[in-house]
Amino acid sequence: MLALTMGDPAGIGPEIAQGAWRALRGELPFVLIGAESMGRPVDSVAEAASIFAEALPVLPVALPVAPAPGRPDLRNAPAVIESIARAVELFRDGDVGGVVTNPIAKSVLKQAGFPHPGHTEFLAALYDAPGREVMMLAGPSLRVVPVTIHLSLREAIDRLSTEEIVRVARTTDRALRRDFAIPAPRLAIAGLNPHAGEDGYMGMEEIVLIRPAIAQLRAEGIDASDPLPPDTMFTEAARARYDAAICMYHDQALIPLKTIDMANGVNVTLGLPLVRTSPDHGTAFDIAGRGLADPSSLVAALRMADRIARNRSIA
Ligand SMILES: NC(=O)C1=CN([C@@H]2O[C@H](COP(=O)(O)OP(=O)(O)OC[C@H]3O[C@@H](n4cnc5c(N)ncnc54)[C@H](O)[C@@H]3O)[C@@H](O)[C@H]2O)C=CC1
Ligand SMILES: NCC(=O)COP(=O)(O)O
Repeated sequence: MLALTMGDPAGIGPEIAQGAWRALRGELPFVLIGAESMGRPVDSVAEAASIFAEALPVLPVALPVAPAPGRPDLRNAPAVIESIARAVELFRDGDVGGVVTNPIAKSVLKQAGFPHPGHTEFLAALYDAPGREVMMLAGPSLRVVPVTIHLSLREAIDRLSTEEIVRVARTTDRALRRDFAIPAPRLAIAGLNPHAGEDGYMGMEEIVLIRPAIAQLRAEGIDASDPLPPDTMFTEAARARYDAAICMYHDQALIPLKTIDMANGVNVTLGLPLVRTSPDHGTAFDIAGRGLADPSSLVAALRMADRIARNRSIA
């Protein structure tokens, strides 16, 4: 059994939850933590399991304002956050094997006073482990991991460090072994600059920051590549040579992933005890409530959370 959060109730979360239930009703049970109107209300995870074949079970969270598709309301922000916190509580209590989150609108939560840039950082705070979180986006033909996450591009470059590259790559190596059952992971390390710096001619970060990190990783027995030119490391032939790409900033990682695998990409949080996945897309306010939302990425996220939970139980 998995817990699914509602995300922003004005986004596509509620309708893709129904779509995922239709796709998985005979296969993989989950319970939505959301408004009563989003499915059939239940009192417990056990009751959710017993009715899953008939309807999408919902553990209710009270929404102060009825959601209007495409029009997020700040007054619902506390309920959005409560849904995430309750899902984590269910995981901690052993009632569910993993948590899958529907998309939240970061700017809306920020306006409501939420201090975290996204789920990833919030979940680390709930585990009292800020700075241990790592974000992976995993699709059928590519896994990417940004070293810096929700920062402006300027700040991301300023904050890049050898220590962070080592921490993120080390966490990724461990997760590939334990969560993805890959016994000898191969990591591709992206350069930051055009042509991976061209021997310092087009930037020094590869020499000053990235190569020392690679030396440290190799000393630990981790299979890490030299800094790769970012413009050619995502071709089909290049992707066949690694299990995950360690990227230097958010868009360097997410642009190739979403271009190649948008419909089946999954966001996975590494580095925490929690099993957490999410669809790779956002709230899609522009199409919410119009019957256009594709639930495939959420279905992939639910399946991946289940697979990770099983891999951990036999590791
Ligand atoms: N895990 C999370 O909570 C995430 C939240 N977001 C949030 O989502 C909000 C909107 O972000 P955007 O950059 O506009 O990205 P988005 O992914 O919501 O939308 C980008 C485009 O893709 C389309 N799209 C997205 N998911 C779709 C689906 N399942 N089926 C059909 N079309 C789909 C949308 O209609 C839109 O045209 C932002 O507030 C952002 O913070 C974004 C990414 C992840
Ligand atoms: N672009 C990915 C993203 O925003 C997901 O963030 P999170 O809410 O999973 O931390």
